Amino acid sequence: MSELTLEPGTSTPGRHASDDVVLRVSDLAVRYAAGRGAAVTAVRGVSFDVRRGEVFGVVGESGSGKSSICNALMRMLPNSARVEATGVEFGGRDLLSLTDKQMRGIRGTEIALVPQRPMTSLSPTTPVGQQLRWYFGDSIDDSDVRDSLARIGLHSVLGRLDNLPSRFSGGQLQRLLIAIATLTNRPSLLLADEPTTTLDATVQAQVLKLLLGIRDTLGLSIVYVSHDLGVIAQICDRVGVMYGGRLVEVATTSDLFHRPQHPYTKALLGAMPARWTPERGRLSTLRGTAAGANRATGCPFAPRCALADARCTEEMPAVLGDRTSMVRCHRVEEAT
Ligand SMILES: Nc1ncnc2c1ncn2[C@@H]1O[C@H](COP(=O)(O)OP(=O)(O)OP(=O)(O)O)[C@@H](O)[C@H]1O
Repeated sequence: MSELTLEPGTSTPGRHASDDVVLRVSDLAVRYAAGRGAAVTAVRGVSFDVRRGEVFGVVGESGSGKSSICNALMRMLPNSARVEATGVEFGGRDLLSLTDKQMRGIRGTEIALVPQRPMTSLSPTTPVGQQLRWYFGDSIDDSDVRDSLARIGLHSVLGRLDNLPSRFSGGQLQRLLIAIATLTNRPSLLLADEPTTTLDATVQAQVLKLLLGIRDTLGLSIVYVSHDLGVIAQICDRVGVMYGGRLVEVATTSDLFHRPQHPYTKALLGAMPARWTPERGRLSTLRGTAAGANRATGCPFAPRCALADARCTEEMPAVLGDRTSMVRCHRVEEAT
């Protein structure tokens, strides 16, 4: 491992993406049984591929089903959840058909998860180094791993592994968790569910650079979940846009930003502060709310879409394109 030179910030997104498919998700659905609230179908009909070396983004507003997808892939959903799919293929196996024991052998080794809030993912009363050894074994003490961590600017953290988590910043812990999760086991897939949500902009940029540096060095694939299109633009090669539990558009990052097709994608882009200029006047906002978007009939976005007609509320649009690049919209010609 000593040949590793992680140089954050030097990657070119897409440079390593090949046609090899590492993860193929086909027709995924996640349903939560009624508990205190009503039953909810959080995800339905979701299909996408992730290629080797690719960062695939999943973007959408709160409640659109992003975390349910990640947790379904990791088989880490509560007992109230039911997952169905035509297939969730990873490394020649269907993840949904594996036994719990087989899945435990994949989690953390072949597929790693980056937590949303590093501080609350760790016990506050146990030194960080001890907790890392629980998860990753004694390999965190390998001199090669420590050399690599030092090279990516984590020397100061390495000298303090006997400290409690509260003595570190959220950014330091997040970078440490990402680096150790990827360097010790060399997973081929990393699931990152809003890993920079709790970090300020400069630390967020450091974490994104670290992820890209690791992707470039190890050639692993990343599924990156975020509600923030600005973050998605910085790190992803391709993006799937979720609305009401459905993927409504999949495109390369460049196409999504320059030639958005779905009215929801266009609305999201119009509401991005980073794209605002004084000439544009006020940032646009999306009318209405996403309440009730997870319904079974029609386009989930129809109640908020300025272009929607009767067909949109009655009939779910078919996929136009394929799983690598697609849109689901009856009015796509008017929208583009
Ligand atoms: N354990 C659960 N029991 C019941 N419903 C759930 C559960 N987890 C999620 N849901 C519901 O499933 C839908 C999708 O939630 P999910 O967390 O997957 O969305 P999300 O896009 O990741 O949102 P956020 O960005 O807020 O995390 C929501 O309506 C949510 O209330």
